[in-house]
Amino acid sequence: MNKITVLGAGAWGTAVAIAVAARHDVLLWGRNAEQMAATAAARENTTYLPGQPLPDNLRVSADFEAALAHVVDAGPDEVPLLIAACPVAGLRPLLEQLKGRAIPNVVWLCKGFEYGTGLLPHQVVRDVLGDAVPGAALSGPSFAQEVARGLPCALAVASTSAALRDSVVATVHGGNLRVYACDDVVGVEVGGAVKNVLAIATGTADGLGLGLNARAALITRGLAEITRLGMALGGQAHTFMGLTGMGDLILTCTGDLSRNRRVGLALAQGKPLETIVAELGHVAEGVPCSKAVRDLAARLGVDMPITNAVAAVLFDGYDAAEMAKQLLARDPRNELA
Ligand SMILES: NC(=O)c1ccc[n+]([C@@H]2O[C@H](COP(=O)([O-])OP(=O)(O)OC[C@H]3O[C@@H](n4cnc5c(N)ncnc54)[C@H](O)[C@@H]3O)[C@@H](O)[C@H]2O)c1
Ligand SMILES: O=P(O)(O)OC[C@H](O)CO
Repeated sequence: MNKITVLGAGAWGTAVAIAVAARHDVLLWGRNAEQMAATAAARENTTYLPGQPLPDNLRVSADFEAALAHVVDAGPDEVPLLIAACPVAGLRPLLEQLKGRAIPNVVWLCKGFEYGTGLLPHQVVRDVLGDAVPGAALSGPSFAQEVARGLPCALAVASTSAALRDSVVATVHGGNLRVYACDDVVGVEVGGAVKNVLAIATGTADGLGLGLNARAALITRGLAEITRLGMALGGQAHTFMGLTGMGDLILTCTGDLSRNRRVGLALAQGKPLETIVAELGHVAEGVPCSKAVRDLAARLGVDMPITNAVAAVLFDGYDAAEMAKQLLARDPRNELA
């Protein structure tokens, strides 16, 4: 049994906390005291993960000091984990709160590029905490509702620290959760970030009734975009064929539990973005990420037509059906170029 603190009590932080509480001493921290009190009283996160009861041993708190003490005061034989479970936009502010503190490590679950800087999560971590704190990205095809229900799921943990990779596998792997280790942090993070943009594209195409052939084309050509950008940033080609690349892309583009896919389905109905985001009640990382990736790809000279089309619909007022026509009207090219 190890000590784990999960910082961030949205859908994913709550689901991960529920899953690992079956084998470990877990504290789930959320920044909203009222919501955390309600969660503790109901033994359920009715705001972000309704219908999933919390196990009796899972501690819930809005006290940041208590959340840190839970892992900082771990015994000598324990391998405590500090898990950051907020969206990309919240990562920097959350890490700022950890700066200068004696934390054992940090494992982040967010998927995206930081808007404004174009940084991947591991770069944000390095920016704020420096190199002294071992860090790891835990990613892969994983809907919170299914993980909370204990359904089977396979993830990958990426870190340049072999010791932290081993600790995350030793701690999180078990039951119906499989965790694979990987050292390609860039590849894992790029796959997790860009698949959200492609889920918006696929949801839009499905909502417009463009058919299953179009869906398969978007997923496959989307994987080509992920691979091109990922390799330009230093990722390894085979990572994009794994759980955090193709695996998560397939899940998010085809599964109706995906918030990003649901954004696309709503766009196809002509709903304004502000309404879609307000109705969702959760983060849809693909929305800000489409813009961040468009800017980054332009800077790097990487061709990402599907991503550009999503950003144009979301932010520049372009019509989704018209963008689909424009994608099809591009000059032919060699598939593997
Ligand atoms: N939901 C899933 O199935 C799932 C699965 C894998 C990965 N993820 C990724 O995990 C991240 C979080 O997703 P989610 O589903 O939990 O989102 P969510 O919208 O359900 O909840 C977001 C939570 O983050 C908290 N938060 C935001 N900024 C914060 C900050 N600065 N400090 C502390 N807490 C902060 C919010 O209060 C909220 O509780 C995203 O990057 C998402 O892509 C989600
Ligand atoms: O609901 P989404 O679209 O944020 O996707 C959730 C997870 O990232 C799927 O692996």
